[in-house]
Amino acid sequence: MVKRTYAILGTGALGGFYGAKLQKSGLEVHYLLKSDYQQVRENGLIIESKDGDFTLPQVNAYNNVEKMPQCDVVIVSLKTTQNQLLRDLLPPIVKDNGTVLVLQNGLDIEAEVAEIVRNVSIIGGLCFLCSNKVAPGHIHHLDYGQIALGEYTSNYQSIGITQKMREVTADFENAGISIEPLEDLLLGRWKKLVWNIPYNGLSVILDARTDELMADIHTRQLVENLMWEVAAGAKSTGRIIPESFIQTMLDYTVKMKPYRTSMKIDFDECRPLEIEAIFGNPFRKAEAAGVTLQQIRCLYQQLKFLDLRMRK
Ligand SMILES: NC(=O)C1=CN([C@@H]2O[C@H](COP(=O)(O)OP(=O)(O)OC[C@H]3O[C@@H](n4cnc5c(N)ncnc54)[C@H](OP(=O)(O)O)[C@@H]3O)[C@@H](O)[C@H]2O)C=CC1
Ligand SMILES: CC(C)(CO)C(=O)C(=O)O
Repeated sequence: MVKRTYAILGTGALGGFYGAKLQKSGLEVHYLLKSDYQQVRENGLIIESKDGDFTLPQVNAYNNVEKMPQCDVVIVSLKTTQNQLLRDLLPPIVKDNGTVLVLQNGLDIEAEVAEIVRNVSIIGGLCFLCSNKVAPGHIHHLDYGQIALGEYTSNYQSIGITQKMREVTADFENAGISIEPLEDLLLGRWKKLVWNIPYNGLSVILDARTDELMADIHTRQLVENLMWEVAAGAKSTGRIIPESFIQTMLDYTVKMKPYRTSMKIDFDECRPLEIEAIFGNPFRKAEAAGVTLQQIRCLYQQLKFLDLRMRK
């Protein structure tokens, strides 16, 4: 059986973790890095994980896509705030008839990728992962790790489980990563936003962890109202999020270890926030379908203010 080759575009908390797991399972993986390049080229990757720590002393590290080989599957794992770079980064490294696997949070990113590369399959993956980069080349995997993935088609029409999805699923399963194929990527993306929109947004605006947001009756109500508004956004694009799913997300978060969301970590570290992909694209998509997501737009406006002030 021919083994697929993988490229990791952005070797941080998520890309470093999944890339290392794939490499450990025996696949050839090529990593694009920026500030960690020298360290990782010389010393490899350290993965500290709740499922077992491991190190990869030698990895294929690059600081320039032009030096990377073309790969069967390219994993997009930059922050979405860097996606303007994809126009230059993606075309040189994805094989003709290859696959781009977008593992970022947010909505409509696959549509942006489809504008950049032709004759490739684009798959979106929703990652239920709690991972942080704690030092150059050093990833701390705290919890979870499962992925749900679906293939993108023009306008997010649902196309069921494709051959490319089966191939990626097999590689990830073989690497010990739990992965679930989805019939409908757009529904999957909206469902992930049921979590990301309230918790990422409120954690920054209210300076709070998930457990604090759930312990207070007022903020818990705010979270729930926002979840319902995400469901209204999904409905505006023809996707139904069942009431039981919202309850499941609330219960899931109550049971979670107290968690500082990825957006809160970015804010505390003065890094740009993924506001457009997680908040802007959803309310604009709903607005284009004639539905106003008032509370989400309100979060968006506050986050834009905070992001700009932080960067000043
Ligand atoms: N971390 C998690 O647990 C989860 C993350 N996600 C999503 O995954 C995506 C990635 O997040 P995460 O891994 O946490 O982010 P990180 O910031 O940890 O990783 C992004 C990496 O991209 C690198 N990078 C940035 N610009 C370039 C460039 N020009 N060339 C090469 N490398 C570059 C950064 O390097 P440098 O540090 O040098 O800038 C960094 O290591 C986001 O969309 C996030 O929302 C989704 C679910 C869970
Ligand atoms: C849902 C969660 C916590 C893990 O996937 C996440 O996406 C985040 O922190 O941004």
